[in-house]
Amino acid sequence: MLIGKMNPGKDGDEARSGDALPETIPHWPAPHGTNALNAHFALPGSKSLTGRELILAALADGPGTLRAPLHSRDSALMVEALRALGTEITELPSKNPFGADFRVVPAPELTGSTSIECGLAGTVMRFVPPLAALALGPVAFDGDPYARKRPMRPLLDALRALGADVADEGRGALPFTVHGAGALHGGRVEIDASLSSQFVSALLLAGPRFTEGVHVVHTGERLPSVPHIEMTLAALRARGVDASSPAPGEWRVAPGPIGALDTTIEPDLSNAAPFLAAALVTGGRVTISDWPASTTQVGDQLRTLLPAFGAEITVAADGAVTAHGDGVLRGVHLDIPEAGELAPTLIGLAALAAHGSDGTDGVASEITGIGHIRHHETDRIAALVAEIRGLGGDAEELPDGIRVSPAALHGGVWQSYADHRMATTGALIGLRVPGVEVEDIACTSKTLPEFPELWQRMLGIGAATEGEMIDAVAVMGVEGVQAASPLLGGLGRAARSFLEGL
Ligand SMILES: O=C(O)C1=C[C@@H](OP(=O)(O)O)[C@@H](O)[C@H](O)C1
Ligand SMILES: C=C(OP(=O)(O)O)C(=O)O
Repeated sequence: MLIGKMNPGKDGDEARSGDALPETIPHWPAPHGTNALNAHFALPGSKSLTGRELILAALADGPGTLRAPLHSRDSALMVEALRALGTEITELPSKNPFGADFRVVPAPELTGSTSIECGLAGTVMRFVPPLAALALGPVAFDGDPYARKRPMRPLLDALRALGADVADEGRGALPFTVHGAGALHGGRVEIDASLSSQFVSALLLAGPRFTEGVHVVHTGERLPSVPHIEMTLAALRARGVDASSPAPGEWRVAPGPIGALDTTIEPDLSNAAPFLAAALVTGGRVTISDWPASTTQVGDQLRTLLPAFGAEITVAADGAVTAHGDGVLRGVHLDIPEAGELAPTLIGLAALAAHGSDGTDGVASEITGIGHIRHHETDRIAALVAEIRGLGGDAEELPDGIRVSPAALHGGVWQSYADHRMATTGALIGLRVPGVEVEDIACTSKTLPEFPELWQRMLGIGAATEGEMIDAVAVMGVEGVQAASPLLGGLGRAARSFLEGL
């Protein structure tokens, strides 16, 4: 089941090693690739767009459809949260190989007297409480052990300032209860969003339904992940809402209806990061199809960030994006407050640049502007430093980033901290360094349950490609392919969904 506590993660700030959980699930031996890659495939829908469109569809003035949404633990938690508030969400058959479409019928009035499981999903724990304030009755929120450490206080205080009744016993974190009164006054509110842009997005997404709309003013010195706030504004405008940013660090959403929409979710470009990075690591090429021509996703910045490590990026006429590498990774100095979500992959590349390659000395890198990623699924700066050091590397924490100095890496266990991007970074490092074992690869289900299957497919191991499935179905029919699946090495999740979608 996707939405349960698949792995409670480490309930502590301390990173690494001797204090790992009792091991019940074998580690995942990261495939080691010595051949240059030549892979081409599609990725499932964006976590951030799926979450926003589900929220807006639940608040809309009529039923709507999300095509090609993400199906993962985070999106399942969002669906269940909105259902708990009275939204009707049904799955529609789809040609999308990664799963069903969603039909969303908004509740006439949001219902309270319920509880919401947030898992480790920042988007659920931040985006849903404003809706709970619009519901009638208490709504209790809780999540995974590490989720209780993720900051919530600025958002809960802002909701109180806008008229909501929130009980958190002074914790400023999960668990808390929003006592919904059926409406929220709204208006101007100041908030320090330096720990997470999601506080701002949360207020803006529900803002049209506040009596006075909302005018959010950021008071902190830094503001991370600005493209995610721009994504929120764009999603609101696409539904006819008057949403703007009159000045840097200030946003206004007018009260009014949120238009119903049939919308298609773009592929998750942040999840493209480890795959495109794999082209650089092996000295090959990896192509991701259906890359949107224009997008608000921060993952689009991979097209400019990966060249700093030595990649060449090409865009085909049909939009597919290819990363080409020569196997020699360059050191980087990057300041990327807007792209913290991409940092684990980029730091993985920096660790491999510091490791060097066949006769080439390693080179140093520094990645800064990402202090807020200490508040993601785990303290990612501490965790990355600990795991790189655990494999023999030389990494150190900076106040708002990480420095990696030349040192050769060796095999060993790479801990994931229940963090999908830690797990995929371990896989990336294992591609070049033999003997890396990733603890808890299953935590990639947070945003990409297909990760192990897609990674293996990229390397030419295991599950059938979509093209192979189409050929096999043409010759043998759906039932024939299902019957023969043991001979095909079993059907992976994507292949099974592909057959179900026929
Ligand atoms: O709004 C969103 O969908 C997100 C915003 C960002 O959060 P932070 O601002 O906390 O970095 C990003 O890192 C996260 O993965 C998704
Ligand atoms: C920070 C992330 O997730 P969340 O939405 O839980 O904040 C992430 O996916 O990198």
